[in-house]
Amino acid sequence: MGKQPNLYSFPTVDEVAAHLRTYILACQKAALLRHDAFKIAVSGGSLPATLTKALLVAGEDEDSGPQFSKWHIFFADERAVPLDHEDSNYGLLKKDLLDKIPEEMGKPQVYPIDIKYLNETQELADKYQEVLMASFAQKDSVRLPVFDLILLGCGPDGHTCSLFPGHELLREADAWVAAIEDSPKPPPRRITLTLPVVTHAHKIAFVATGGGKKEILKKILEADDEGRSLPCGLVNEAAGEKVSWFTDRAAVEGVAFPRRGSL
Ligand SMILES: O=C1O[C@H](COP(=O)(O)O)[C@@H](O)[C@H](O)[C@H]1O
Repeated sequence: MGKQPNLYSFPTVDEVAAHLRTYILACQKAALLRHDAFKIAVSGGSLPATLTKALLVAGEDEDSGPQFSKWHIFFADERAVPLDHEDSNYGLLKKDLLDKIPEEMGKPQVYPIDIKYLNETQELADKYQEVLMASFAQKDSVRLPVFDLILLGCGPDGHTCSLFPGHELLREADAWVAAIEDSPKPPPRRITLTLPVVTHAHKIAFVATGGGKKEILKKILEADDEGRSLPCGLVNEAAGEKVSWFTDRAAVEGVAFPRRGSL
């Protein structure tokens, strides 16, 4: 690995959210300068609630806030369920964030899965890959999409997106979006961005809070043999300093990590 990921940890989840806001707005600014759009992928789980705390508050005077009308929101992973199902990552983001965005803040363009293909997981993944291609691959020569920012969670087993420890999908080198039929965490059928797509993004942020994440974060951030081989560890190894971890203190209690930063 080249340079190490950054670790930003704060006493409370509210402070995590406030600093995550600063970071996301810096990513937005860079993206708007690059191509007048902000293309991101978001995860499910505990992330959408923290995102809402981060984005739907009044910022500092000099902070012009999220320009949602320029945002293109894709999903880092999705479960093969209807969009209004309680397991749907889209459904969760809609309930926690999208439905709460005041009209005057603008409307993001959101890219959910195509529910016509719910019963055929590979087809669902292929169709989602086509959605990414339409947005990212204006030229045939594009090998991988480059998201401006990918926002990730870290499961207590070290999984991220729907990439699980020891799973063969961790070796997927060609597809942008892959199907998984045997997720160890329910529901079993899902689609996920692949590791090369995640690590190719301009910036990658993990958000992990709560004492329940302490043991796994110790392995991942201290990068012992097991930690380096976990999906989150593989992202750290491949993407290095492009990666930032946002945690509360409870999640990193006792973790020895050399590169703690301040935003
Ligand atoms: O199943 C999933 O879990 C991960 C981690 O969730 P968390 O609640 O531990 O933050 C999540 O990032 C992923 O999108 C989701 O499908």
